[in-house]
Amino acid sequence: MTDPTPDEAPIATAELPDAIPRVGPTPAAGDLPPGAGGAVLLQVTDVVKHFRGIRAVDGATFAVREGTVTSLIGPNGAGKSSLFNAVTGFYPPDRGAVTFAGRSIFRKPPYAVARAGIARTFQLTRALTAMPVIDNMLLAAPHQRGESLAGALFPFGTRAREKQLREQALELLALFRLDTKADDYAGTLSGGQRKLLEFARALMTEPRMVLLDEPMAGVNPTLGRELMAYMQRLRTERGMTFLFVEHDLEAVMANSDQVVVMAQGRVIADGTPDEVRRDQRVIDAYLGGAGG
Ligand SMILES: Nc1ncnc2c1ncn2[C@@H]1O[C@H](COP(=O)(O)OP(=O)(O)OP(=O)(O)O)[C@@H](O)[C@H]1O
Repeated sequence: MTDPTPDEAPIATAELPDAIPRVGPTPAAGDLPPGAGGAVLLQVTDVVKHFRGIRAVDGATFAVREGTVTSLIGPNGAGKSSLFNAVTGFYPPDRGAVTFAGRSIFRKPPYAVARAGIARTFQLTRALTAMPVIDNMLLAAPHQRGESLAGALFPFGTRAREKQLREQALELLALFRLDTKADDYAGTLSGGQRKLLEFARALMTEPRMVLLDEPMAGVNPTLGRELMAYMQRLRTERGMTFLFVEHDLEAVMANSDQVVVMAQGRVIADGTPDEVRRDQRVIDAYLGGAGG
């Protein structure tokens, strides 16, 4: 499935705002920050997910190490989105184990997974179209104190927090070149810009790990490359960990430290882009499957 509205207005060259320090050119995949690639952050073990007789995920096992970019690929219907949804609590898995930073998030609801430090985007963007862009961002922020008892009792603290969140939102929108659209309704954004908004919104929670579901789908190639560049910078400069589902194999191979390949609900290969590219099981899965 793809984003239905391709973006026609690419943003200009990727410049990071002052808030994110520059550390030179966009790093290449495999160029890991110090200490990265050491500890396993996300461990998925033997996860099974059925849908009325369909074994969408059939005993999937893989690990993602902190500070890396890992992609999840496979032919249509391989079970990638189902696995994403199982990990993030949107479709509770039937069996298996999922740990994040050493703690179980197995069958935890989406809010608990988010609180644990995982943010995600969706294949089809979920911007609230009848709401300004900036409000879409603020809604994603954790601990909306203004709605709490503490917020009612200590309005000054709430106002300070709201100001801080607003600044953070505007800074992120600037990173994605959406700051000039902050007061526009999200419904006026192009499909590609909504994709950027979704990415920016995911970052409002200051996640340790971000799961991106087909970030390149429906965006023009320039914007797609910039999305990948943002991802690499956030990994290198903020130590974030990424897992993304993607059909654009060129983007996958150029941007991943590790590639996990699924077919028919199972992980059939797992390795560096070079290892996976040469793997006969992967070649067979793509030739035998519907494509990708
Ligand atoms: N909500 C659902 N209800 C019933 N069946 C589902 C549901 N979601 C997925 N499936 C089925 O599970 C299988 C795996 O689908 P899934 O969307 O996870 O694959 P995918 O690898 O993400 O595919 P694509 O690349 O085409 O998006 C398919 O047979 C699909 O029809």
